[in-house]
Amino acid sequence: MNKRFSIHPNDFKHYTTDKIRKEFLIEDLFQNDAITHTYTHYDRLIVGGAMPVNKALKLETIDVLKSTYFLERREIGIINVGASGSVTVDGTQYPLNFKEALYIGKECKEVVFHPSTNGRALYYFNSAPAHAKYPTRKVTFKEAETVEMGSLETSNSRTIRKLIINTVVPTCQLQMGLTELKPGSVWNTMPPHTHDRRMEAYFYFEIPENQMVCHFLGEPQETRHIWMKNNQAVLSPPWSIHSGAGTSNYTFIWGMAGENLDYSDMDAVKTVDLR
Ligand SMILES: O=C(O)C(=O)C[C@H](O)C(=O)CO
Ligand SMILES: [Zn+2]
Repeated sequence: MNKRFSIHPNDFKHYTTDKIRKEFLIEDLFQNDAITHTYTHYDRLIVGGAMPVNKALKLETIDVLKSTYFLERREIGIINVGASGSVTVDGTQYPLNFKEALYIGKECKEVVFHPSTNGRALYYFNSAPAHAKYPTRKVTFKEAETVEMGSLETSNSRTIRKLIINTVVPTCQLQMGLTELKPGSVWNTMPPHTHDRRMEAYFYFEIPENQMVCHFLGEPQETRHIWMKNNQAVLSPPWSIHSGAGTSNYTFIWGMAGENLDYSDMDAVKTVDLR
């Protein structure tokens, strides 16, 4: 379990490359037969990965939660970014194909990640504190709220699939979805935005071998960057933009927690105002 603390934007201005990476980048999410957790003080979101290879993995509570089981006071959203697998929730099995999502509500006692029978299942998850119990539900692409954004002319043509969002599935504060860039498009979330009411985590995948994504963060007039590899995540404080440009097209999962559930509640930044 890793822990990440909240940072004042004025302090962030003085960070070196190493320190920016140490505080915001999550590198080794997937480890053989293990579940990894990064507990952040930004809205207490947990960013994690489960990679069952030879055995099923039970989601155990972690010391920092001081709870008897993981979801005692939390909700979780899981998206499979690997081969077809399944997750069992209190004895009910939910098959999860590539890019399918599962929302699990507060007070579900036993969550088990199962290995795939035809490859390697990789379960990426975000978990946030919850104060009400909502039903567990699988969400497929068909059920997602889908929006086309950007254009090829501005190299940002992409499909946003809102999977775990309140118009699709009721949640306490978690929102998660997946954005796919079209071939030839490399920019995500450009023009960028901030949302002081929510933090966000981005998980980049489907980055082809030998390609990278340059993720931009910081206040709009004081930006920095992190070079990211496939299957890595990055934290975005509420005061920060979160945008990226790849050396090819790619896909990413966004996940948010905080004050409200209004996806569109963004403070837009004009591209020409960035520094
Ligand atoms: O491509 C995009 O633009 C996004 O996917 C934006 C994220 O959904 C986001 O940052 C939501 O706040
Ligand atoms: Zn955002």
